[in-house]
Amino acid sequence: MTVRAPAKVNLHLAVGAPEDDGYHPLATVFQAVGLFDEVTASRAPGGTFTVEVTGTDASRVPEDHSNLAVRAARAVARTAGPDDEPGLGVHLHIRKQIPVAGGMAGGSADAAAALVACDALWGLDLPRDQLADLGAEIGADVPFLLLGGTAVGLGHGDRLTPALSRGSWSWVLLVSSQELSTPAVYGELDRLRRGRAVVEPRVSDPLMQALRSGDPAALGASLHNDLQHAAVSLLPELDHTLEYVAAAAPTGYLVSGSGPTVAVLAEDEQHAAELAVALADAPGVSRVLRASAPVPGCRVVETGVRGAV
Ligand SMILES: C[C@](O)(CO)[C@H](O)COP(=O)(O)OP(=O)(O)OC[C@H]1O[C@@H](n2ccc(N)nc2=O)[C@H](O)[C@@H]1O
Ligand SMILES: Nc1ncnc2c1ncn2[C@@H]1O[C@H](COP(=O)(O)OP(=O)(O)OP(=O)(O)O)[C@@H](O)[C@H]1O
Repeated sequence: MTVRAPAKVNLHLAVGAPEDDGYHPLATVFQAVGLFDEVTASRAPGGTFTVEVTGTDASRVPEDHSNLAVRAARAVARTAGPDDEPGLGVHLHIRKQIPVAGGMAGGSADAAAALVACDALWGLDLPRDQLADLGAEIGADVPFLLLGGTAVGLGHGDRLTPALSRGSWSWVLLVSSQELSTPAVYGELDRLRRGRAVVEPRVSDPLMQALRSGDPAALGASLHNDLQHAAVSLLPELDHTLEYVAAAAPTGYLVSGSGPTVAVLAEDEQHAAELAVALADAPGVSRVLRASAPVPGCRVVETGVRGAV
């Protein structure tokens, strides 16, 4: 059972003051982009949960029970009920393309894919809402990777409403040679804001209008990320990357989520190809990728039964 899961970019990310549990209230607009991890789930003896990771930067992903995909598989098994659970086991094979610790929710994508793959492998047919609830326990981004498309995320980013978006957007993604820890970036934002009033996070009306209009210039002008400043503060080289990007006059750009991947918006596919060449030597960048968006959330792409995809 093979499931494909997309990466995400936050087109808008407004972050409020931390709550008692340390989490921050968000008003964000997610977009699923055409850059994918694949997770294949195969039957294993009851109680066995194993994972192997291949592909880009695979060595940076744990192959033990801390892997978010394994945590997702175990959560599905627990949900199956006391009668079924002891008999359920799985071997997961993750083929990674999404940058690791890059702010594009790679680990959450694998968790979301594992939820869908295990549900299908074990014939449980759990409702998507129930999979999303299980996913939210593993990571705030997981429910969006199940849904895909373009969506507003409130609460911890897990209360989702699909958003209207016209046409297809062309992105160039600058993968950093460094990584950033998501909790560290949120912590740095709190440190930078100390002593200042923090406004309630709100979704941006101009951004929602731009999405509906399909106009890349309007979308480019309304991209915003409250975490960008904190990401640059922790990784000052990121500022050099951003200056280099600005000089190439793209349609818009921002740090993706907690960074350090930089998402660059192009006018169209031709412009994206030109920008990808122009930005190939950007400082601090290890890989330049192109992706169209929005794309659907996690989908089964192969059932393992010949002809039954
Ligand atoms: C930066 C984003 O990617 C934007 O979509 C997400 O907010 C992070 O999503 P994620 O990595 O799936 O988040 P989780 O695995 O649930 O949390 C990782 C850490 O991020 C911080 N966190 C996350 C979400 C949120 N609303 N407030 C937070 O403060 C917390 O320190 C938490 O310990
Ligand atoms: N399946 C997985 N894929 C990637 N990382 C994983 C996975 N499982 C656990 N991890 C751990 O989680 C950490 C964060 O990885 P991830 O790629 O999800 O970061 P991220 O894309 O910045 O996250 P987000 O955008 O959701 O904040 C990694 O350093 C890695 O050790």
